[in-house]
Amino acid sequence: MELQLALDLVNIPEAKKLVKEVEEYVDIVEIGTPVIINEGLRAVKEIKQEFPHLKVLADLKIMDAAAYEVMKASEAGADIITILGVAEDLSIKGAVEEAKKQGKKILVDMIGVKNLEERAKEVDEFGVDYICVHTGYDLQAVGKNSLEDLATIKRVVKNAKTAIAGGIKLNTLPEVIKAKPDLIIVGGGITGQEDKRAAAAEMKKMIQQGE
Ligand SMILES: O=C([C@H](O)CO)[C@H](O)[C@H](O)COP(=O)(O)O
Repeated sequence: MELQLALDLVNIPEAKKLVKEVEEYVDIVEIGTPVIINEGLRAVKEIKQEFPHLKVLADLKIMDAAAYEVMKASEAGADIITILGVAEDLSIKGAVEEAKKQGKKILVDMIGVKNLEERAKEVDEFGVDYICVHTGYDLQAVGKNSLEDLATIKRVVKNAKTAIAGGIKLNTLPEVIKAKPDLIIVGGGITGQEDKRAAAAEMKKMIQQGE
């Protein structure tokens, strides 16, 4: 199980400072959608340049023009790029093809997918690298989480790795670990803590113990 740090509500200098604090404990650094909206792919480029030993995920949540956007994120240094599960089949296939050309990986974010089981089976057959269940901020606010959705995709996904994101905190991490996703994505559960390094260290320890 890998741990991904999601950076959403920071600018580039703040992102660098945060990664420095926790770099020993995370496997992947996500440059979140809000950061890319504010700072552009420059944020991906600068983080990859400063932390070349870490994998960097560009959370573009691609919906269209997939091959082009995967190419641009790859050029900026992203190792993993996200596309939405609700995107057209052709877009997801295009993203996979371009990522393969560039030696990169594709994570499909299933946020907002209604026919989760059926769609997870389909995107798994397109050759994507990760399939991620995700409770976005707006549903977190009404008390939702993605544990049931994780169980659903774990039943049907045969090739891709599984991932989970959305509101995971230290107190909810044990049940997430028990469900055994390949990748656990944590934003506010680390970035919102007073001692971010301690939170990341504790999470990494719990994940290693759960393996
Ligand atoms: O993808 C995310 C969200 O849509 C904003 O871009 C977050 O990175 C993801 O939800 C993880 O963050 P937390 O929910 O704060 O753990």
